[in-house]
Amino acid sequence: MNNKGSSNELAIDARGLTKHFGSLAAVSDMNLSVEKGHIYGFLGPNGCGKSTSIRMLTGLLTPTAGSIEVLGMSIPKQAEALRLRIGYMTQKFSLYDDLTVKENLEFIAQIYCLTPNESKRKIGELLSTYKLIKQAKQYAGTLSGGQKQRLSLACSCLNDPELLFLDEPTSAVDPQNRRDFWEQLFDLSESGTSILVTTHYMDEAERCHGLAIMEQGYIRADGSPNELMRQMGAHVIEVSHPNLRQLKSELMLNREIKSAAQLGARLRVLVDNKISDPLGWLRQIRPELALNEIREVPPNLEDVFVTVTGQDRDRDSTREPQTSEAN
Ligand SMILES: Nc1ncnc2c1ncn2[C@@H]1O[C@H](COP(=O)(O)OP(=O)(O)OP(=O)(O)O)[C@@H](O)[C@H]1O
Repeated sequence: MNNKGSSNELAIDARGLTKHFGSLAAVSDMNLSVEKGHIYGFLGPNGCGKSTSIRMLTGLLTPTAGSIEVLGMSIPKQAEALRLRIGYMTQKFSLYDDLTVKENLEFIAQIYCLTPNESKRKIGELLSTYKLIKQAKQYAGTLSGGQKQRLSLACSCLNDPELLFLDEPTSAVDPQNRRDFWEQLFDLSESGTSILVTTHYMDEAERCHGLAIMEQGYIRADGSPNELMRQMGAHVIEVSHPNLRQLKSELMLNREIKSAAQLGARLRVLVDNKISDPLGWLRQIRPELALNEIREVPPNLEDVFVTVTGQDRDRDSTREPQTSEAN
């Protein structure tokens, strides 16, 4: 067991973090505080700046502006020392296809200068934890997606990292492997490892202790999933109706409606919090809706995402131009 903190100290503290690539602002003025021992998620679409942020936080990329402290070290100045204390699982898993599972682990163990005994013990432990004993002699290039993911996580854990950076670790695996992977993350977190993980998946984001919702290089909202849902600024109403497609496009003409998404036989409608009685208001604008066709339900993280990012692409196509300004 390594010396992992359990107090409320910060594993990551970044202020005003900014990265420009030419005229493109990939990350803008990011403030980030990740508590030690927490699983912190970056949730956002492709290209919103998640990987760029991780690369700055690990010292691989120099910020255009801002300050970074990771595990109490100033980055990028102390990046070399930091590398011994963190693990980084990249999107591509970074495995050597023509080495076996065991050889991949042995190679990384050499990079971390583990003694032969330490290396043997640690590799045995990781092969067992990540269910790779049977594949130990198999070439990494021939592993399934889930096995590659587990090997990649095992490689990231060889140095007993205090902090793990995981860049979209589950995008290439099936739902069962995703669930198992998250169980492994919770085990790591329980043993004191801090984790920063990027994801596109709402259900994964919901499992994090803390979360930043990113869009176009900005953090649009952050907090625990529950905090974010409490502070969402919209009521969620589920509507059942025979003609949901038409109802949806008509509802979207109202400014008070932030989004309407069809979920099977229901429409999930986000009504601005400024409306104090959303059910009454909805029946006022759509008197044909019967009371048993509408009900208020608790928000989920996807509702938060839509609200804070203004990602209501449907509105643009259904709304009159004069009322289509972004929120
Ligand atoms: N080295 C680079 N040179 C120029 N532009 C870059 C570079 N690295 C990233 N970008 C751009 O910065 C933006 C953010 O990219 P980034 O990889 O951080 O996004 P992401 O949120 O991780 O996306 P994804 O989920 O697809 O991995 C993108 O527009 C990308 O093209």
